[in-house]
Amino acid sequence: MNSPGIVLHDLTAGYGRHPAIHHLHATIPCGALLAVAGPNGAGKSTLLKVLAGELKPMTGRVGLPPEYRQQLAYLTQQPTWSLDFPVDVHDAVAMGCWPWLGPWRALNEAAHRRVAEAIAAVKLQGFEHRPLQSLSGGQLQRVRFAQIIVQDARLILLDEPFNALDESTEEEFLALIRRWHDEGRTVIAVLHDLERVRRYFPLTLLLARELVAFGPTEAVLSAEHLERARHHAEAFDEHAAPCPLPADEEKDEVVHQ
Ligand SMILES: Nc1ncnc2c1ncn2[C@@H]1O[C@H](COP(=O)(O)OP(=O)(O)OP(=O)(O)O)[C@@H](O)[C@H]1O
Repeated sequence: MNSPGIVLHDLTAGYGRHPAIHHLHATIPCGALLAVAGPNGAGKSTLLKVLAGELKPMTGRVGLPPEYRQQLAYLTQQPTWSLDFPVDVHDAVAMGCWPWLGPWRALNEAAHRRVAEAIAAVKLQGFEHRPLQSLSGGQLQRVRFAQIIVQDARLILLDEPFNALDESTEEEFLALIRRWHDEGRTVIAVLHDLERVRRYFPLTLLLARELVAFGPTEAVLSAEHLERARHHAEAFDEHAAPCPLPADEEKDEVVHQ
């Protein structure tokens, strides 16, 4: 049977007892190229954390095709490595092999080839032995993209991937994202630049804590929906009393289909 895709069913998630996203319903088809848009604080990163399995739903559930749980690459908004840790470009990119090779394992020939190809794809040849501390913000972002390439995942989650990138580098990475899409991977990216979203992303999910709209980008990014998203974000009360949580047995989590 074909997988229905990634199913968000009545998904509520947040921090402590404060939901950041409320009661989301959507089915994201496998192979989708989806932008997640919305104002600051709308819950976009929170949604990606739940999809990546880093944050558990408070209620509701996420249904992921089983192969996605093992083959998931996640570019967080901020790098998760410490720049105090002495690692060079080659070794940082090679960490992208860990999901399929195992952590700290010696690279086999295929892994060496993949790392070299990824470094070439992000135009960091010659930088292999440079320590990460010595790189610019844009070069560091290239290293993070190379890690994603090496992972060769079916589901790719990108949280504001164009941070610190100039326009031509952004175009390069948009072309890479398009290639991932052409290869049948599912790509979900949090983006703020709505013109980029209109040009490159066929599907959009517009969030403002609640789901404002989900579907073909042109229809989702209508003036009416954008106004509604802005209004919801402005109306949100950060100091509202926490939501009562249901009894533990009523909670759902990320589940495999
Ligand atoms: N670790 C955390 N602990 C407590 N609250 C958090 C945490 N992370 C996020 N939040 C809160 O959850 C809400 C949603 O945050 P989130 O980062 O998901 O929004 P966003 O749409 O990605 O925002 P932005 O566009 O500004 O990056 C915000 O009110 C934020 O302050």
